[in-house]
Amino acid sequence: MTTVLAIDQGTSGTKAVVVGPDGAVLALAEVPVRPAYLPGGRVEQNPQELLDSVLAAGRQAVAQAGRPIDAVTLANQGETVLAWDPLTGRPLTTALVWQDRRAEDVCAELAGQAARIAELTGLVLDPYFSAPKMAWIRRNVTSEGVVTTSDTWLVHHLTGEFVTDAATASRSLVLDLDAVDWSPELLRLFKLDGERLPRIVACDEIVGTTRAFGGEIPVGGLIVDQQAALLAEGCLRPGEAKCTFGTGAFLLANTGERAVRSTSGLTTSVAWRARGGTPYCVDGQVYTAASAVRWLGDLGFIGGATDLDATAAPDSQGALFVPALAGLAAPWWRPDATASFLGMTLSTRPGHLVRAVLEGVAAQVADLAQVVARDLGAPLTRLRVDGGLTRSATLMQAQADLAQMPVDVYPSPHATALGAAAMARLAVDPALSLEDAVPAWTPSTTYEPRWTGERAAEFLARWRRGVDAAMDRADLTGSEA
Ligand SMILES: O=P(O)(O)OC[C@H](O)CO
Repeated sequence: MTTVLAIDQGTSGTKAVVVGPDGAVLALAEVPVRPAYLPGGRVEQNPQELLDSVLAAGRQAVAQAGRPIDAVTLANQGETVLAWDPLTGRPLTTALVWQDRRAEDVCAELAGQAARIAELTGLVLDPYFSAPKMAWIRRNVTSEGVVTTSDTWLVHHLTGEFVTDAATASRSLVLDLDAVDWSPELLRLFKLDGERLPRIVACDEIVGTTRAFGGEIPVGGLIVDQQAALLAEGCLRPGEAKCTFGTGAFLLANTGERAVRSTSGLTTSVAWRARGGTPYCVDGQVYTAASAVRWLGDLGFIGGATDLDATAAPDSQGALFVPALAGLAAPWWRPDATASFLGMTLSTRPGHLVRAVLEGVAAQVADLAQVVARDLGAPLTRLRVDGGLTRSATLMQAQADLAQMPVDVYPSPHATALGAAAMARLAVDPALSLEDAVPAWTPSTTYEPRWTGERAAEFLARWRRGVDAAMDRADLTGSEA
């Protein structure tokens, strides 16, 4: 009977949830963090702010719960990196967020090795992943200390250990995906071969203890955030898929125990390493979902995410949006692409543009669902969804319409934390099976497609032409630069 403090350290905030033995949420605390969006596609966070938010949210949630905590777990952003001093724990750089594009040059230099890198890692050579950003820090900022993903730094502060979990390590571009171990060949390619690297632990492992939240509490169940949501949503069998609508939107499908390489431009990662098994998943990414909504707010088009449904016009009146505000990921992999609105006239109003942004995000997810189906060799029949933006009925209906499948909304806004809590229960209780650790759920809402297949296909064809135009424009800008 395990009560878990599950901390979801995300891009836009840290959420701490105390989860009871049956998966019920007993307490919740949230501390927002705001990345700095800088020119040149740079996206940074203050590491100290991340750590402070973990401690503050965790302590608030524990105080609220008012009961003993048996385990602490952390879900992390995945590909956000920093350099730090392993003796003092002091950060030596800002944190380069996964959305940061500055390591494009590192990737461009390795372009000749892209196929070999993809074969070994299951990933695509892109600045999104952690190793290019680690290499960028080494070349441009400091050769001191260690350079790791943010989870390793946070867990070090909590426990004194130097670890990362297998799922997070698989987002790096320096992990041999089949061996689930650091690859000397890849480390050499990125010139990271002299680095001290964290020990790779299983997700269902206790890695140490912490006194940060009162008493001495075991820490374990470490997992990257998207995979934690995959687990929470019960995607335990090959072919089961979910999409989390957070800062970005991330579509993941379980592919079972074989690390099948995508033939369609998706990426393959470790879903989790637990109970002696290592299932894998394919994933596709929309880099800006809630980020695009926040951007709409910054521009004054909406007051905030809760205004979306009231502000979005019933249709976009022909306006179309390509949400490449931080480049394009799978299956295009164009970090240099930029976002665009198309199809505007003098009668276009903010409400049309808000609708276009929501449809643009939904179109990209629908496109990814088709690509995932190609890789799996079978169409997805339903899509499980979670994350803050699932509160927008407009977005969810557009998702069902464009993907042409029912969309099942996860009933809790805390899927990532609940997935990490399930992993922590496995870490604490060796007798528990994966199936028993994940509570069953029924959707809070199911959105059925209202558009005809023909209308959805026409929309997606027009939207893909918008994507092609965005890439052509990036080619043009690149050659002029
Ligand atoms: O911070 P989130 O929830 O948008 O998730 C970040 C992603 O996992 C980055 O790969």
